[in-house]
Amino acid sequence: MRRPSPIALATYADAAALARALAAHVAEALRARIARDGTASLAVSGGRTPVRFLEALSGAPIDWSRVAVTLVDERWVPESSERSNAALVRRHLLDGPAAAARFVPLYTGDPTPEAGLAAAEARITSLPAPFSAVVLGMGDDGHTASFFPGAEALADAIDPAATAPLVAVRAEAAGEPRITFTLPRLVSADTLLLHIEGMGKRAVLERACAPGDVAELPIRAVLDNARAPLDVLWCP
Ligand SMILES: O=C(O)[C@H](O)[C@@H](O)[C@H](O)[C@H](O)COP(=O)(O)O
Repeated sequence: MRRPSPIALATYADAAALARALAAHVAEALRARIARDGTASLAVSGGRTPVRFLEALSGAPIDWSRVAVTLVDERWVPESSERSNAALVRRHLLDGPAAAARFVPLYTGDPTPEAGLAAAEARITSLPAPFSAVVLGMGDDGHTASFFPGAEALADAIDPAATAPLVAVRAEAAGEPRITFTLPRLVSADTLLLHIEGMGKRAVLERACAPGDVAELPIRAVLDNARAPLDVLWCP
């Protein structure tokens, strides 16, 4: 059953203000978890939108040596590729104070994500679970993480009962093959946030908030399975 509104939307004047607010939310979640458990974990998205946020977060006063950072999903390319989400994180987050964090990349160097899956799964067992904070993005086609409409493995990736932490994904819209955390690993985070910018994505999210086929707009899987209305940070 859908909640009356599956989102809680916070609107910011511009991308810079949004990035600062998002960084503050995430920093708070990491500090709270460190205070409780001594360690914390963060999964961030790739793509173009997160750059300002990652840079704002990189200077946050946190004991970064206690934080493990990974990606919500990764394109199956080496870090030398412009398409690498790991390269994005190294460049924009793991710089300054945040360089003390332990980064756990998902790309293993194997020829395909299917071949690298077991090694990637072995790596991520070292991450404090559940994630302290997960920051999702969303594409204009309603995908989030690598939950692409039409992806071969979409049903496995968005299965609320999935026990596998990671799935290899192939979809036409994805470009290269990818690897993604499965839905339960993402929605179980202490703090779950969606970062979107622009009128186009806002309109897609509004469509997704109306009931409909999850496979058409896979962000619906998150809206339907988040423990509380999904916190969305948006600017025009
Ligand atoms: O690797 C990726 O592409 C992502 O993790 C993906 O899910 C992303 O968040 C959206 O595609 C939005 O991407 P943009 O910010 O580039 O629009």
